Amino acid sequence: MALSFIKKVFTFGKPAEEPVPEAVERELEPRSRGEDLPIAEDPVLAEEMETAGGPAADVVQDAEEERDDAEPAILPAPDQLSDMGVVPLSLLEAEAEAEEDTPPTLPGVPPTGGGTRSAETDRQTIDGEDRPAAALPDSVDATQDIAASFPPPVGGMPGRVGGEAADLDISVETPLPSPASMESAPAVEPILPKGFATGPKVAEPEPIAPQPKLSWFQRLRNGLARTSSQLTGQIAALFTKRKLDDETLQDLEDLLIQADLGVETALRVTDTLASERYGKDVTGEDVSRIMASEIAKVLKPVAKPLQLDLSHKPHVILVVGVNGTGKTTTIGKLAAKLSGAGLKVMLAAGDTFRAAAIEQLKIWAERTNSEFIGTKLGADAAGLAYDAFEQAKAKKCDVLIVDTAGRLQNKAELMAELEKIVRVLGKLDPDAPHTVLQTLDATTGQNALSQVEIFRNVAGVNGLIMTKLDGTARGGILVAISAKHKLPVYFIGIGESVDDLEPFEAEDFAHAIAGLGQ
Ligand SMILES: Nc1nc2c(ncn2[C@@H]2O[C@H](COP(=O)(O)OP(=O)(O)OP(=O)(O)O)[C@@H](O)[C@H]2O)c(=O)[nH]1
Repeated sequence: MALSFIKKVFTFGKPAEEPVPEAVERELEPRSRGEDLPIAEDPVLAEEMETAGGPAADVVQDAEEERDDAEPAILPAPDQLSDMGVVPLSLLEAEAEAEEDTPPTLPGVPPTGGGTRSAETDRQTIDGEDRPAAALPDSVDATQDIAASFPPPVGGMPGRVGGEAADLDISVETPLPSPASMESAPAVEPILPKGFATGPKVAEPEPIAPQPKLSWFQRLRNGLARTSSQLTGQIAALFTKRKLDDETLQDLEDLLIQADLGVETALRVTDTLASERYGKDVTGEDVSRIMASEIAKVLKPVAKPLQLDLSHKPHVILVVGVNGTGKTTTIGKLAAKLSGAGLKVMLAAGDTFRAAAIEQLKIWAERTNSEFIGTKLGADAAGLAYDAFEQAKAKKCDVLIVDTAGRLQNKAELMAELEKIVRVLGKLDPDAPHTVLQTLDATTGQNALSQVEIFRNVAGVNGLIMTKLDGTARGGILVAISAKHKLPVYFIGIGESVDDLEPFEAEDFAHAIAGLGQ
């Protein structure tokens, strides 16, 4: 590197006018920036450089001109040169050649080719921390020996460097790690610049231990826990250290009616209790057992299986009810049971009023491997029901389940639309729809009684499914509805998932609502 400068100071008989080779000029540039010159053997020059941090370009030029004008120097013998602290040119040339052969060493980058990389040369110190050096670039262009004198960008990102060489593009192609090596490489914590800190580590969640599978009765009891605890809590409070008399019987009757069980069932319980225990001490548990027994008697006649007449091909089930009572969800759960049993099911999105309902039913159809038929939002629901029936016949489906838009029982226009759907289905088969199911939301309490009344008259409801018995304190309404309407209750729902619908069992329900075991 220093050779050209020395050549000019010690001309060694070469003509002073000889043009400076381009490479030599480029090598001179760092000096003009005041960088250390690697020669300081000439005491005069060394002093100049020491005081000025290296000669300025003009000083160098002046020195050159002075020497050009001067007589050729009488050179000392080579051995004398070394005595004077001057290295002979032959030796310098040899050194320079060796230097040219040696590839430039980038800060933080081990030398390329030829040399052997050692663990030591592959390391660099950043912020006092010893770290592996940046990855060795495969291709480095001619600008690199200059650019490389600047520290590599943090993180080893290829790109432009800052400082004086900011206008130099470094085409360093850092090879990307292969996906396989990324997978196998252990996660490396990023090293943040000073003044930054990583946030507190989020603790890994404890693995959730698998829950033991509950029986349907346990789940029913859990679902009805609010209803039963409210009921039994009030009964226990009523019968604490009290004999059974007219007053306690009246209080019990009021309590049972308030719990939505209905007047009829409340009277059954108080009559039975009076006949068995009048004038005696009675505990809350005594009352609960009698209550469970009387409720079961009311429910047994309505707890029936949904009968499918598969000679119809398809057996048509129309599902009706007030908005949000769980029609679409219940259809999905029923479809899962039927198709799981090997029946061919078609679901018809007759709720043309709510876009989400159409999509919801379609998803249920996909999940349950059922056929699906839908139409656009706002289309005639009766027309869709007719098309669905025809298609289900053509496809030899066992069961066709038709969803309908939710409607309040007091909206005459919407109830008339429902009548039309029933009429249209009857054109293809006078017995269709073969089952008209009404979904009832247990949380609505007493209002469910009038819902059944009106839907029964308009759409010929001939079976019920009560949903949302989970988490409500009003589960007693099912008893009141059963006592009043005596319509079959086929299934009950205690949750939103596919497994949360089960056939209605009178004894189980009666025990669960009374807070007793099975
Ligand atoms: N907790 C609980 N939620 C239920 C049950 N059945 C249905 N749901 C939820 O009740 C909400 C309404 O259910 P849908 O099936 O959309 O009711 P829908 O009668 O079709 O509603 P509309 O189309 O508006 O008339 C949904 O969030 C269901 O997940 C159940 O048994 N328990």
